[in-house]
Amino acid sequence: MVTMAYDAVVLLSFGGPEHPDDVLPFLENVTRGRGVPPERLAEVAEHYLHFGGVSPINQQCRDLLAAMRADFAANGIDLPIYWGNRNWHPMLADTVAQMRDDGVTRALGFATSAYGGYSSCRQYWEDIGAARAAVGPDAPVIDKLRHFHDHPGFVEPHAEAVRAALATLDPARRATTRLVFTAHSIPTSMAATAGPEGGRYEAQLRETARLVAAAAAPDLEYDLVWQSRSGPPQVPWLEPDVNDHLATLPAAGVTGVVVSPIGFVSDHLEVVWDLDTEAATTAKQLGLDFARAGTPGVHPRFVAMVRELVLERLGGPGTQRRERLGELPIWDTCPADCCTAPARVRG
Ligand SMILES: CC1=C(CCC(=O)O)c2cc3nc(cc4[nH]c(cc5[nH]c(cc1n2)c(C)c5CCC(=O)O)c(CCC(=O)O)c4C)C(CCC(=O)O)=C3C
Ligand SMILES: [Fe+2]
Repeated sequence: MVTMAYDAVVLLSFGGPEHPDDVLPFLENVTRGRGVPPERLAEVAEHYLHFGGVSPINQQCRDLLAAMRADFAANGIDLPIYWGNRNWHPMLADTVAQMRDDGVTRALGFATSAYGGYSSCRQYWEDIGAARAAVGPDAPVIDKLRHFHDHPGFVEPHAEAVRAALATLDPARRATTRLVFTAHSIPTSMAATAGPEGGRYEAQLRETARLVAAAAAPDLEYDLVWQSRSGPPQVPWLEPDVNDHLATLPAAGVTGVVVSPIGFVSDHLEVVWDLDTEAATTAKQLGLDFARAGTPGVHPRFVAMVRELVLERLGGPGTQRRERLGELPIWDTCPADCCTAPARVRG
């Protein structure tokens, strides 16, 4: 039995509306002070209302929680697992209050984002700080688990999904099929401050794209492009957008695409709307075959990864090996000045 330096685990996520009346207050929480224009907000509200005002993300978190509890129990890890969100109920501050009431003193946080950067990493540290401050001096300490962009438990489920998506396309046209990896676009100023030397969000995504492509279809060419751009039009964000990129492919002799959202861990609204609806329509108009690869979700290898990340931090013999496939530097605790929000994005 390992010595438990921690007495709980907490799943940290983005949160999403679960009723039409939740949509506007949720969007206000996401965009407060961030200068997102009202036209963009109205457009995104429409995407949510198209799905009855219910984002899939909260149910995906509940499914992941259930899978984590089963996996931890099956592997003899006796830690309670909590869940708290940044932007919608269950809000992290309420969860941290519950943890305090239950006597938790020191927890490990697993965020549903693999990468560095302000939205993906630093903002989760800020969420923890704000929730603890709201609860008061007896709030439990929460240490966030490391980035996992190159963990085999993240790379392998993505690669398996790319293989499955490819298998739905005409094998006679495989040689002219392109793998198109996507991640959430961010302002270029935010990309510049990601990680200790900057540029880490993009660098990690390039590493993940390389690892997934090599594992899934080393014979095919691949690209990394961006989706779900927000913000005012005059602020530069990472480009090209996936739709603009698809438009360049027919002239390059490409007949079909497998679109793989390696920027995400589940098929939440930005995947089902921006890819399955918008990018799929773009591909159809261009005459490109289209298949969207799935995300890890509750894939057993992904769930096992969460356990392995926890074990890395529990201490004791054989628990400290970092499973990983890439070469970029990895650390447990982010330096305080890493991934800070650029002033213009903070608003
Ligand atoms: C890097 C990144 C991730 C991946 C990392 C992670 O997962 O944490 C991510 C995930 C997500 N983003 C999501 C939803 C939204 N993101 C928005 C706005 C923004 N995202 C940004 C970045 C990211 N976002 C940024 C820089 C903004 C501009 C405002 C700001 O500076 O913060 C807006 C506002 C409206 C709009 O889109 O303009 C919404 C509604 C959902 C939930 C989907 C669902 O409900 O199923 C998820 C998982
Ligand atoms: Fe977002």
